[in-house]
Amino acid sequence: MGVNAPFTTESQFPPRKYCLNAPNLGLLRTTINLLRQSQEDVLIPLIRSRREVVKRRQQGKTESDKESVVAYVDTLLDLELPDEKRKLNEKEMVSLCGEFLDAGTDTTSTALQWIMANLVKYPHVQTKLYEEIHGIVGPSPQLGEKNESMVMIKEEDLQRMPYLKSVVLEGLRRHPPGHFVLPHTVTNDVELDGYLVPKGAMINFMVADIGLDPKVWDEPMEFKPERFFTNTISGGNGAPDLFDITGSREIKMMPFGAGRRICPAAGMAILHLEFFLANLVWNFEWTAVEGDAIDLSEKQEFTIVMKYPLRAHISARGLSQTQ
Ligand code: HEM
Repeated sequence: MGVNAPFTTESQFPPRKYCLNAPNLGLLRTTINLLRQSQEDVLIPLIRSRREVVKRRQQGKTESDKESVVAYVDTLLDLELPDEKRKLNEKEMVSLCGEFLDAGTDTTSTALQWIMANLVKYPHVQTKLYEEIHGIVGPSPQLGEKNESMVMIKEEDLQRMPYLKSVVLEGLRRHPPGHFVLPHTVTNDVELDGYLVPKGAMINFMVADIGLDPKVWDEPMEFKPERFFTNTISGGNGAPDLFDITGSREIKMMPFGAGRRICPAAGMAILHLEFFLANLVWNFEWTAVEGDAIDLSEKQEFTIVMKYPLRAHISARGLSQTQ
């Protein structure tokens, strides 16, 4: 897809490409940045083309199966504000879509960078993860492998990789991309530990500190994915599926928030992290650049990013193996 072409028509950026997953959101946001166009310039044509799709769907005249898939924008087009009894205008829709672009890209890519940094810093974790992946899907693909389905780890395989899941959870505990959730407002007076939190007060939660509480986590500053294996049923496969990331049973960490306003994409974000991580480690060995220790200092941007972004040597594992 050429970046010089303005994506203003349906044919250049067909609505079916505008589905809600992190790679597509990332592509759209990168496009906006590259074209130095405002979100409004890029998003309004997309919203209008979706309006047409919704109309066709309502009339039972969808042009392809893909048009019957409901996109996020379609739900905004349908929405009526109950108090004001009106539909959203285009600017409001742009703002909501923009929120998705921001919320859905930096968060996942930041989390992935932190996790990769820890795998480079602690090679024994990377080795253990690679051994798990190798045990499930076999040797890394040879360089030049043409058949894409053979060189990508599939979603169903990820479900059989408990250590992978633990590495992702440990990454989100140790380095949550957001150190706070979005600000919330209290809807009624609440008494908490003898303190009154009055109706209308703005509150937030110290997400990062919750995940580092030494009363809850043993050696909280260490990167130890094994800690998530303790939450398993004996006789199980060690899968940390039972760890309650939504906080509906108990809250030990809350990288996605908790309750009614929890990140709506938490499940998808974890799946994406598992997918990228598994494929990056299966295909490549990641090692430190000589003389460049991995520094885990933080810097506040839209999310909390690495102050010194990860630099690593990557070597294709498929070069040194025989199938
Ligand atoms: C590792 C990845 C991610 C993390 C750690 C994360 C974390 C969060 C957090 C902490 C919140 C605020 C919850 C609250 O205020 O209580 C949030 C909200 C939100 N997230 Fe995520 N998120 C991630 C990925 C994504 C992705 C991939 C998308 C979209 C595709 C997304 C969309 C949203 C949206 C729309 C909200 C606002 C929800 C609302 O206002 O009720 N997030 N996320």
